[in-house]
Amino acid sequence: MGVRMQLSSPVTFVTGNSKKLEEVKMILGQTIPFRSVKLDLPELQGEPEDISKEKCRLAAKQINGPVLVEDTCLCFNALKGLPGPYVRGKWFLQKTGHEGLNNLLAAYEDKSAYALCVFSLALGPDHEPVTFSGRTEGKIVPARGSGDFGWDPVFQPDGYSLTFAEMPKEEKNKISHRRRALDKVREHFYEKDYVPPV
Ligand SMILES: O=P(O)(O)OP(=O)(O)OP(=O)(O)OC[C@H]1O[C@@H](n2cnc3c(O)ncnc32)[C@H](O)[C@@H]1O
Ligand SMILES: [Mg+2]
Repeated sequence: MGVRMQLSSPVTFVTGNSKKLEEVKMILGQTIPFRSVKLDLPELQGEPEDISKEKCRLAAKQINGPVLVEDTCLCFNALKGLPGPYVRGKWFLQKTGHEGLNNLLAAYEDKSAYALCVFSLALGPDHEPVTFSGRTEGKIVPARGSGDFGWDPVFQPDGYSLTFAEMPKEEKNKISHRRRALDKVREHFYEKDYVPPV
């Protein structure tokens, strides 16, 4: 453990998605103090980690302080990882709907998929972002459960008979891509001694 690094201000989680924010709050609890700002940053393209880092740099410039950003991909194995990062933003899912996501896989036997969550943290505009990824394996099924968060109704994690949308929030948050990525973020904060472990 090095010299204690003082954060210039609380970390700002930048997102335009209120359901994401809700989950991040539930998962982090009181462990990492953060505030949130609703900003719609551009949906960049490329490899998930590069996208996340670039988004983080943009956010750090705008906020001028420590920021955390997150991007989530939904990847179909039969389609070699597509739609992947293209599922981001408001448009893709709005156009395909849950049925469209299933239809994309209609020609394939293999319905397996994974959810990938990438967080990036930058301590300020002059700092290089660090990324943390979490992945949950599952399969794509016809929609079941409440439809209030993205593709949750069509994603059934391996080892479960419920879709993410049918699970109580606490269950999803125990095994989700977001939880796994946030465990690494938390670990990083403890390691760097930004915050003491609770
Ligand atoms: O401002 P940001 O944080 O980018 O929020 P966003 O809504 O644009 O989010 P993404 O760019 O990461 O796009 C991911 C898409 O997948 C959806 N999504 C993200 N996490 C999800 C989860 O855990 N379960 C279901 N859908 C999710 C989300 O609603 C979007 O349609
Ligand atoms: Mg987005």
